[in-house]
Amino acid sequence: MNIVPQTNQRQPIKQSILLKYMHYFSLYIVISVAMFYTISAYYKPLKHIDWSLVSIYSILAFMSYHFFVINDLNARKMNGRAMAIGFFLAYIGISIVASSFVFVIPDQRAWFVAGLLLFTGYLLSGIGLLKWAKYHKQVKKVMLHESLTDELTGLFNRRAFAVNANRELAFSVQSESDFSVMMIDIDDFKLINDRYGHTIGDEILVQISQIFDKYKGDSDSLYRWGGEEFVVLMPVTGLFEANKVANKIVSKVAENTFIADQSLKLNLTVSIGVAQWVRGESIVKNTLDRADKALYKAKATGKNAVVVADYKEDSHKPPIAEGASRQVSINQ
Ligand SMILES: Nc1nc2c(ncn2[C@@H]2O[C@H](COP(=O)(O)OP(=O)(O)OP(=O)(O)O)[C@@H](O)[C@H]2O)c(=O)[nH]1
Repeated sequence: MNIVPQTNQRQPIKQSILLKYMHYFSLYIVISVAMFYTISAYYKPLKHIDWSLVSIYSILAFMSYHFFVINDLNARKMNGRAMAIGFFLAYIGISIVASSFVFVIPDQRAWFVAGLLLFTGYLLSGIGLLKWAKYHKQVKKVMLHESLTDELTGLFNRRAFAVNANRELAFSVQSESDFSVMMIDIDDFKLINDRYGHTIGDEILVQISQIFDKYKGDSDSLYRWGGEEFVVLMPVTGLFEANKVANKIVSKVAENTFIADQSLKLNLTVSIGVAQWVRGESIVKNTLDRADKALYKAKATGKNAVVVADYKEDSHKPPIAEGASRQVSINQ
């Protein structure tokens, strides 16, 4: 058994964040002390200091500084420092307000300067907030895209299938049109991996998925079902049309020469099972299962072929859908 030595990679990351926090905290102490001494050099302390007000505003100032730290640490990720600068200015502004409860500052100068700083600070924070919302939206979009696509081929994955299948079906039911599914499997793909290696196999998977994508119908959606198996959802498509598309894909793959690793030429074939959805059945449990059985037939009868599932043959339920009468069995 290959035992990989455990390395503790989290420790340095934690340490570096702690170090950064220490730097920010030291800066906070330096600025606060410097402000206190500068103000105390110019103004006398009040006779009666309201420490509760001083405490409240000092806490508010510290909170603003804390938000500055958080935003400054994330500034690069968010592609902007506006929010961080905004909170920093607010921290200075609130600190000045706190000082006005300790020192005699004439002409409401402290309030004016503090107000100006707070106004500018919150304006900048507002701009930063908009940027942050935009960044967040982008991140969510990327995450959603990544969670719904297959890393290798870039096609939709099974999760996307679960999301799309019922929506597509609902549309077909609403528009009283047919709905078919196609299950594609590459023939003897194991041989490619065994003979030429997994990397070549991967290259082939990418190239072949491009052929499927090119020759599927415009309204169809293509999914990598797993390994060398693919599924196509075909809304507004009856068996006749689905069979035509499937045969086109089979012949286009067969006549294509795949070039892997720049010069290795390979020829491949695929087998396809096609089934039409019938009212009342579940796409995954029934329609796809019938397509899978049809695919199995295509494999068992020599591969490089399309087999269309006959509803009556594979199910005990009577067909209700309008298009059911057009369903045919093609045994090759
Ligand atoms: N390179 C590569 N190979 C994969 C991937 N996923 C599955 N496979 C391979 O696909 C092959 C599937 O083999 P089988 O299920 O025996 O099917 P087959 O050789 O195509 O045989 P038939 O289906 O009967 O035509 C296995 O060798 C898997 O390792 C992948 O992402 N990349």
